[in-house]
Amino acid sequence: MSALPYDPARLAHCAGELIVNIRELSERGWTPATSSNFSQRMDERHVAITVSGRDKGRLVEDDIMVVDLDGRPVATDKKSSAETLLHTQLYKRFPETGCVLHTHSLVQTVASRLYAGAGHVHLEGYELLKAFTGNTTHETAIELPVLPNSQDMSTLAAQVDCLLDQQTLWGYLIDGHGLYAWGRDMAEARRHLEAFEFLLAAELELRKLR
Ligand SMILES: CSC[C@@H](O)[C@@H](O)C(=O)COP(=O)(O)O
Ligand SMILES: [Zn+2]
Repeated sequence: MSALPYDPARLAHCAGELIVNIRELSERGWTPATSSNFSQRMDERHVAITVSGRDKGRLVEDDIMVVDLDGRPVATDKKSSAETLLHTQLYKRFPETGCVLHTHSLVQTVASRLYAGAGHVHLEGYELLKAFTGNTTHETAIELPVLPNSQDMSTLAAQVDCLLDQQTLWGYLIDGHGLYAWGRDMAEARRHLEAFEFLLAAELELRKLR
């Protein structure tokens, strides 16, 4: 019987899925300079999350740790992501959320700067809007929020909660920083992440032509 408050086999499973998928995202150049962080829900009370400061393209199982839903490390003295609260707030708020992905792609970072003033990126008329769960047509529009960057995660988390009180979200940008996207599992979270990346790139291209 394990002395741990969670199933180590479940941690190993989550770590394996996270590492494989993060490596793929890193190979696209979306996790430069140890940036980005990733997590998966393990059970009702625990989350597997990347250890802070690691090269996300070269993770090993030891680089995935456990936190509780308040973001506190569990049975470890490792330091979780600096942005842990931005992950755990989603798991606490949405019992169905199983995976949270945060990346720093060039497209996400440039778009966050360009649209910070507006406070959102307006995405309308794209077929790929159907990639966001619940959307069934291109004849719709979504507003991807852009939050001011901060090193105070409680401030950022409070702003995210305020946004979530007002609308359905599948992700948000942080100015000069990157993108958060989530879903019920890794596949859905990646679909949302990749859709935002593509749609932001499309908006940047169209902006050049205007
Ligand atoms: C190395 S700069 C990027 C960090 O400040 C942060 O934004 C980030 O995404 C990674 O932080 P981490 O603590 O490694 O999870
Ligand atoms: Zn970041």
